[in-house]
Amino acid sequence: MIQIHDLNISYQSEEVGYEVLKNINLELAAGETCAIIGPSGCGKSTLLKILAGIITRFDGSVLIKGQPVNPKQQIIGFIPQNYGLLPWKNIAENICLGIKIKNKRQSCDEDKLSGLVQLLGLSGLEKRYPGELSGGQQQRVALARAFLLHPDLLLMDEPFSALDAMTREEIQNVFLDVWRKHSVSTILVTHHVEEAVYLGRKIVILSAAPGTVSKIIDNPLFGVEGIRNRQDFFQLCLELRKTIKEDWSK
Ligand SMILES: Nc1ncnc2c1ncn2[C@@H]1O[C@H](COP(=O)(O)OP(=O)(O)OP(=O)(O)O)[C@@H](O)[C@H]1O
Repeated sequence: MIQIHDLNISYQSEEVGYEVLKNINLELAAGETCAIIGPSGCGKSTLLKILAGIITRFDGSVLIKGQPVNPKQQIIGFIPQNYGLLPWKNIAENICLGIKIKNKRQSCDEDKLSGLVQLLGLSGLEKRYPGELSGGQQQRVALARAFLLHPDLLLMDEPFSALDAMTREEIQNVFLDVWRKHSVSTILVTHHVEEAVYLGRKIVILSAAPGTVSKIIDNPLFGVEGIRNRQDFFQLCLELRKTIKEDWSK
């Protein structure tokens, strides 16, 4: 369970302070997915960094499983926009990196590693380096690393934005397949309405800066088989687009 109550944060730049997130209240049940949509600069990445424990100075409370965010106590998987792979480590080493850091030099569970490699379609690529993979393959490696950790919370910052439309859909399906098996609480930031409707059990619309929660939608279409090609999917995307347009033009 993730609980965010009365979260406020300001940045200070050249002695001028400005609010970035204002009065954010949000709850996410264990194993739920939540998609966050908001205009550029409204504080989405800042929110993820707070949840990841990277930013620690803010007002309000942010709890993971009832405890304040603390990466030493909770397992938090964070996939940044550039996937965060180390170019000098091969794919198997990159996937195991998170678990090795977490468990302080313990080796990786080979069975779990090969299970995830297979599930994510990375078989045969283990010895290659990130620079030798396509964007979609690198994205899968980042997902494998995050899922191997069995995180209490998985955070993804515009995870599929660099992929072409077809690869994006394929990786979204791969994500859902792995998520179904591991049911990890996940928060993802996206600029794509379709992605939010496809991947978010909950959809949160943030206003322009300073970001406030404009709307939280309990997505009735999340997880429905073959939903991408159904009329009600297009309809919900259309409605969401209209809401966002009205909200962001305020
Ligand atoms: N370390 C920092 N110091 C000062 N200001 C910052 C810092 N990081 C981000 N900002 C500012 O805070 C605001 C929110 O940034 P953030 O990256 O969280 O937005 P975002 O919604 O993720 O944007 P985008 O969609 O463009 O990635 C922006 O105005 C940004 O310039």
